[in-house]
Amino acid sequence: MAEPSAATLLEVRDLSMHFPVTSAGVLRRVVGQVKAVDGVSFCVREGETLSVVGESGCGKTTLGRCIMRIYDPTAGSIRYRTRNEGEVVDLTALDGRALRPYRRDIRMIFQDPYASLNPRMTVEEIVGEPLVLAGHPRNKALHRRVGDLLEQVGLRREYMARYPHAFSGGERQRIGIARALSLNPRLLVADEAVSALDVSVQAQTINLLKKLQVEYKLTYVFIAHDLSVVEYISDRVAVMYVGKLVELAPTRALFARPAHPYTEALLSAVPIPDPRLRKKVERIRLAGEIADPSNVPSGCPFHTRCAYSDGNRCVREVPALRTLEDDRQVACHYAETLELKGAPQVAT
Ligand SMILES: Nc1ncnc2c1ncn2[C@@H]1O[C@H](COP(=O)(O)OP(=O)(O)OP(=O)(O)O)[C@@H](O)[C@H]1O
Repeated sequence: MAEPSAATLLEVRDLSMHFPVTSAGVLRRVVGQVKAVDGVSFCVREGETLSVVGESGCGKTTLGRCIMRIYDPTAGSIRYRTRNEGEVVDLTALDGRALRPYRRDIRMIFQDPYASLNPRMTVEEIVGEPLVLAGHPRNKALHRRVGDLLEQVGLRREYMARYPHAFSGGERQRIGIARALSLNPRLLVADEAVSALDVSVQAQTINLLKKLQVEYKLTYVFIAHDLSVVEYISDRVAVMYVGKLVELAPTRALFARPAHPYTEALLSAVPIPDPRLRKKVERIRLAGEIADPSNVPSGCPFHTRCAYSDGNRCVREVPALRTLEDDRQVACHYAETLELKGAPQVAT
């Protein structure tokens, strides 16, 4: 097996996370599985923002939680290139103490800035906690470090003594970001990190994340459903459908010309608020509901909703994820022959 290249910080290989479905009643028997993530493979390159998109329930959060090792994946590996030159570890093979150094390197920013901060702790305790847990003494140096972190996320150091309730949603998210930065991480997994914020606050937070990415040489896995945000922030975009990766491509290429019919349908729904600015692009309405991850369709999981399904091979054969010329991977039997439309563009 080839080693991940020098530019690869994290390599996810054939990753699956299947949750058991149990029967009701006292004798809970396992009667099925929810295939929340199913055989997903991709690389995260150092310094990039890789976004993960897809409809609700397609497995984005589960994937993020597997990378964080909040979940123990059912199968597959997550290979991480450590700070030691050339060393690659499989995070899925590590536990407890052995995993600790990498927990510092890979941190998470959570969706809900209201629920993710302990209301009984001061900002100083919240931001300093990861350092204290890592063995940093509670001293003046810690106090200074927390103050510096707050300033780096655009908050005043005097705010340290306050409690979370004294802050707005955007400020709370900044406190969460300061906390995530406290251990000098290399990779941040941001799960819907700006979804709960007002549009103007979203923009400020995204710009902050971009600034911090440059300053700290950070790599982001950005889980999101808002494609306008994704287009703005990402270098590459991974599209998931019922637990599977169906397309991964550089952002501009993906938005201009999707290769998977599901990506085309997702992009056609990108809203452009002013109808006069919209070029006429047909909105593709997806027929039916997203497939059920506890009962994934045969063949291509998207065939039940796909306007291009041939009703034969697409129903029988699971398409492999193939690499195309333009640094793109796609899982569709007919990716090369379909003439798909990109996202609606603003008329000029
Ligand atoms: N702990 C769990 N036990 C059982 N099923 C789960 C668990 N966590 C997630 N699932 C199921 O796995 C599937 C994927 O869920 P996940 O939350 O990863 O999707 P998502 O794409 O992040 O959705 P959303 O955008 O709504 O957050 C869903 O069908 C969900 O119900």
